[in-house]
Amino acid sequence: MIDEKVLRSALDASSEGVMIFATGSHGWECVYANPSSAMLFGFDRADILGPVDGASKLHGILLDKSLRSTIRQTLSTGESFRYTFEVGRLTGGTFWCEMNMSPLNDDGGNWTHTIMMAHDVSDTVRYARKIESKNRLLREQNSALENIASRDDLTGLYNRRHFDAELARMVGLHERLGFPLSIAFFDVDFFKKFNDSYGHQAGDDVLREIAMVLQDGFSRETDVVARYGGEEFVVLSIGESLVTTFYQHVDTVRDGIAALAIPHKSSSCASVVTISAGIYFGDLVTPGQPQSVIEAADRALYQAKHAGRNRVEISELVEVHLPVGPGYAIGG
Ligand SMILES: Nc1nc2c(ncn2[C@@H]2O[C@H](COP(=O)(O)OP(=O)(O)OP(=O)(O)O)[C@@H](O)[C@H]2O)c(=O)[nH]1
Repeated sequence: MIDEKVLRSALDASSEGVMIFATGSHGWECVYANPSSAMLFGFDRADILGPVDGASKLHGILLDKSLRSTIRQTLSTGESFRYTFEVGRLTGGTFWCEMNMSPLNDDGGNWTHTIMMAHDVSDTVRYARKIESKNRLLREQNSALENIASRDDLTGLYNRRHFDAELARMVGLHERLGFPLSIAFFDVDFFKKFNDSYGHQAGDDVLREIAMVLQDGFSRETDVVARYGGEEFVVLSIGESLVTTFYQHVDTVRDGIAALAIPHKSSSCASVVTISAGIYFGDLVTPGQPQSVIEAADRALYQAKHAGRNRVEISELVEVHLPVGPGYAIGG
């Protein structure tokens, strides 16, 4: 058996802040506080001993009312309670405290005392926060880099690489949810002649303006607009249920590009810059091959070019159920 004096000396010498409370139905009473706990919380040991009531200095520093009741509840079940919190030191300033409270029962199983151990973990908390803020910065930088890597330098639209990834994702959604895939392939008319007449720089400006019209025309969450390469653009969507509605959207964009009224003196189809488009709408043409819908839209685009340019053609593979009215150009 160790002598009580020896035990008390050990507690007094501990670098851990130790406090003991008598825990009765009348309330808590602080019956022991070691020097480390006094240093930690900034109190005088003599001031602390006694009831933990409104007049006690401990009352102010040890936790708010709701937490006190949680602690009481946990301890009354025989469990320990561990908590890390920022606490104001009585001598000024704050520190992060890791505290562990354990109930002590008598032979009859009555909860008679609570032992509290506490120490300063400010350095650990500060370090963890620093790491977290560094990680946050890294995550932000990564997502900015990802965004740059997915964009086309000239137009700011998604690039081909990102489009291919989006196509795979949309095909997955289409297969799961059953929405039809809508693809429109666009190609500027007589663009080589435009460059030859007005210069490559003017050609770049045209591509930028066209990109803006496309982006404005297809701005839903379910739309992906990309520069496929050179003077080719592509729109992919799963937001439409009718090919005729998708056609109207594409044709409005085509019209919007002509309405920019950018002079094109060497075009053989209009006096301004125009664009042709081919549409595919529905399931994958070849199951398991996302690229098959691109090829179908590309073939429809070829039809649009062949039929005179500045127009939109729907792939011959698409069944159009609504009556084909004026303005609907169906390939085949
Ligand atoms: N200014 C500019 N021109 C580009 C860019 N990418 C591709 N081009 C040009 O786009 C032109 C495309 O020419 P073609 O494929 O012959 O087609 P087109 O002259 O548009 O004729 P059609 O498509 O048959 O109407 C080429 O002259 C390319 O150099 C670009 O980033 N900037």
